[in-house]
Amino acid sequence: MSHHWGYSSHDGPDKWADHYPIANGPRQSPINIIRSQAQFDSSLKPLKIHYDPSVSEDIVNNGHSFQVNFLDEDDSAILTGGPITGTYRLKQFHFHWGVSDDKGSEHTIDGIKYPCELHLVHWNTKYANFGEAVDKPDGLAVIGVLLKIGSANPRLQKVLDAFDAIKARGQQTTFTGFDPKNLLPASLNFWTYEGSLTTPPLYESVTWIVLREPISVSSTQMEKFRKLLFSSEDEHPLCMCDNYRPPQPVKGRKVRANFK
Ligand SMILES: O[B-]1(O)OCc2ccccc21
Ligand SMILES: [Zn+2]
Repeated sequence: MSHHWGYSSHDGPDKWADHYPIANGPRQSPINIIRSQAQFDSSLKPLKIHYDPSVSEDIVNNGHSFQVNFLDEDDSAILTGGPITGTYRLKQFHFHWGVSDDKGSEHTIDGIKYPCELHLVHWNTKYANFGEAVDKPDGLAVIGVLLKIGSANPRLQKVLDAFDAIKARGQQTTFTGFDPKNLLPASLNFWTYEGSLTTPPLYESVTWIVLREPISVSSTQMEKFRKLLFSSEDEHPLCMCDNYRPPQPVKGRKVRANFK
């Protein structure tokens, strides 16, 4: 049965290996990306992101983050190109963030932590569905987008406006017609490496595609993320923040870049 896990001292990242030994595996995520060590690979194709028409369905507080789920019954929202072969379908996106603006991202760049990180999760359509793909070495492709403090990002507003309806664990609400393409930065330059889920069960099934260009978020907008709760309505309220795993050992992996 799946064991309860979280981000506090008693059930957080340092304890995950107790029930998920792959936590100490050879291709764990996130990692610190050292820009000077990333290898330019001219064979990497441009990333092709087709999210039309948007088939977002609902937004859920799952007790670890909040996530926007997509209908993935057809190829309406797909990722191709970049480091991947074949077609990967968008399943959901979610975020990780800190209790303060000085931390919160999972990937770090030259040791720099960002206040927040967006994950757009896609599964390989060579498998029947997300559940079949999630534990295969080529099962998932996740686009990571870093958020940095700056002017308020109007494209996040629809997501922020839904927070009142999903404050506590287990709450969800309809969230249709949202086009996640609007959350992407202008440049699709990326780093890529082979890694894992950053949450239990930590399957080593993710081709990571971390975009070089961050998108903006204001401190005020970040304060809204921090009003969400890890806890359910009938429990003592626990602020949903610091829901990020720190960088893991690279263990000889190469990080490639599609830019010089
Ligand atoms: O661990 B993550 O947050 O990052 C990649 C991923 C994929 C699917 C679920 C959760 C995650
Ligand atoms: Zn994530």
